[in-house]
Amino acid sequence: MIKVGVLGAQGRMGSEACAAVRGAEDLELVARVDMGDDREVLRAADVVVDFTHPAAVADNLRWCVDAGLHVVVGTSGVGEDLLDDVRGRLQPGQAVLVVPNFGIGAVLMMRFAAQAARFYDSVEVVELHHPRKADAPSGTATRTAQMIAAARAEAGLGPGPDATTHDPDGARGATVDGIPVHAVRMAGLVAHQEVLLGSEGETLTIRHDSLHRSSFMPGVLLACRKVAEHPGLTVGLDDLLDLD
Ligand SMILES: NC(=O)C1=CN([C@@H]2O[C@H](COP(=O)(O)OP(=O)(O)OC[C@H]3O[C@@H](n4cnc5c(N)ncnc54)[C@H](OP(=O)(O)O)[C@@H]3O)[C@@H](O)[C@H]2O)C=CC1
Ligand SMILES: O=C(O)C1=N[C@H](C(=O)O)C[C@H](O)C1
Repeated sequence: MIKVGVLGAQGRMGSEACAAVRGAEDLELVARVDMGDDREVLRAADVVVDFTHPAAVADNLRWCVDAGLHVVVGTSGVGEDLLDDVRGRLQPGQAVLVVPNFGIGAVLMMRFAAQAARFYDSVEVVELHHPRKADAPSGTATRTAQMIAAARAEAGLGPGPDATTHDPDGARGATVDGIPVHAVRMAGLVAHQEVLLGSEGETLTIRHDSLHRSSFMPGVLLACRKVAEHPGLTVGLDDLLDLD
């Protein structure tokens, strides 16, 4: 049995994750921690899963790493500085897995987008989420833009053509690693993303939709089961899915 603790256990994702862990025969839910609770109970776990808040994840992650626990981070907003800090704190054999999106389709969407990015002049990312989401752009959109930018840099490609010189209201959106990213927040949505690619005479749209948070649970359970087999710091679910 792998013992699992969940941070943010009463939240939308945390509660779904607790139910999924409880329903898995090889996993045991040993700790549920929410805002204001004592994190000490997490020491009973082999693996801690964090679904809290972008403003809380750094402190939680450092605490779990310093406690010698394996950690699966689902919370968005984990930047390069935090990743570097965590690398420096890890003990031999300890594993931290930071997963921008646990949905298998979202993992594939990011890979397909990076594959396609070197074949097109223009690439933009549009992420669409429920209106209670705390941060923008989403962790998924940020990761997608980073992967696209890396693929384009490797192919020697620069930014897409864009004649905009006057944009007082920021209608062209944010840029992440030079890739335009647009965020929509709308009642009725859960988690969705489109990657739009274009060249003269054609466009390609790669779209993924999470219609329910259950879509993330196979990935969460896989991460709990496999994280210990991937010591060090890993970003993304790709290595655990044996995609190559
Ligand atoms: N990787 C993935 O596939 C996915 C990632 N996410 C990410 O997961 C995170 C959580 O999303 P969601 O579940 O929708 O958010 P919710 O607001 O529904 O849940 C977050 C929970 O964490 C609690 N919390 C906040 N700070 C702390 C803390 N310091 N210690 C313990 N608990 C805390 C909140 O308590 P309170 O309400 O009292 O503040 C709340 O119960 C977001 O960053 C989101 O982007 C979401 C979906 C999929
Ligand atoms: O807050 C959400 O809902 C989601 N957050 C993650 C993100 O920021 O990318 C994953 C998914 O998009 C749902």
